[in-house]
Amino acid sequence: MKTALTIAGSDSSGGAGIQADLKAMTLNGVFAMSAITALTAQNTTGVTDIMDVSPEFLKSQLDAVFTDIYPDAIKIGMVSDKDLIIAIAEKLEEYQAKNIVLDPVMVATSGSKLLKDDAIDTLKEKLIPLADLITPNIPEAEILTNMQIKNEIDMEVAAEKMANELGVSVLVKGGHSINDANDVLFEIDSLNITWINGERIKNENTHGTGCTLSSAIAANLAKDKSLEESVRNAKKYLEGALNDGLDLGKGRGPMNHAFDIKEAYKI
Ligand SMILES: Nc1ncnc2c1ncn2[C@@H]1O[C@H](COP(=O)(O)OP(=O)(O)OP(=O)(O)O)[C@@H](O)[C@H]1O
Ligand SMILES: Cc1ncc(CO)c(N)n1
Repeated sequence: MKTALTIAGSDSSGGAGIQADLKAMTLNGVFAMSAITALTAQNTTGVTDIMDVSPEFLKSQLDAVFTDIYPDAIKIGMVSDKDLIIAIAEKLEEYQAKNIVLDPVMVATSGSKLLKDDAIDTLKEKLIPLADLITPNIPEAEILTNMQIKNEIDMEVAAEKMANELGVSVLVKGGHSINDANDVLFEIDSLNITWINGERIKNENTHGTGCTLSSAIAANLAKDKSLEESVRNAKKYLEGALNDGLDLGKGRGPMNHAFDIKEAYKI
């Protein structure tokens, strides 16, 4: 069985963060492992508290995973602090990690801030260059490029700009800002730009869509799929989870990650 590791924050309400990642990886047919960067007290209406782990403890988790069950792919999510970002970069280099998908998580769907302002430069300088793919949403892409993104042409320009400046493939997600389901992929090796269009699903419950997508991409990369095929498969999985119409909680609720358990295991 192929293996994948998520390095991210815990969401106590189970719809985003580590909990979404483990479910999405499992339902995409790989063995899922985790290194936790922070605990959040969170539900569908917001984040009320955050407790970062220490850089030393994060490094211990990464040593434990890499020295035993080597991950075939890695997803990086919420990392709020620059010392934690540096700790991850050190360990990924030490263990020559591959197939790294980085979701530059800055703000939760509920509006809560998940990345300290002074950590953005460290993310750009130390961690993003180690990734194979980054998956910013529109507001995150605006911060990473210093440009305004108002339409699909802007999305293409931003994707290319980030790829050139940061040396990484880029998926800019249309999400709830510009279109609901069309994302643009810029591949750094081929310089190809490809629209990955999705079916727009009428569902307000989008808590954790970004976490779920990046984890499903990592799981597909672990299974040796190409980058484009991994993104297409991950979008199809996300559509299924959104389409299931789960409606939990008082805010933007979680999706049903286990909508098709039979498909994941070919039962
Ligand atoms: N209503 C929808 N129907 C179908 N796909 C959607 C819908 N809303 C978002 N998506 C898709 O979900 C994925 C995540 O995009 P989004 O822009 O929501 O990310 P995000 O803001 O990082 O997510 P998060 O809410 O977890 O922070 C993208 O592939 C986007 O196209
Ligand atoms: C822990 C965590 N990571 C990421 C997100 C982004 O959706 C969230 N809401 N919570």
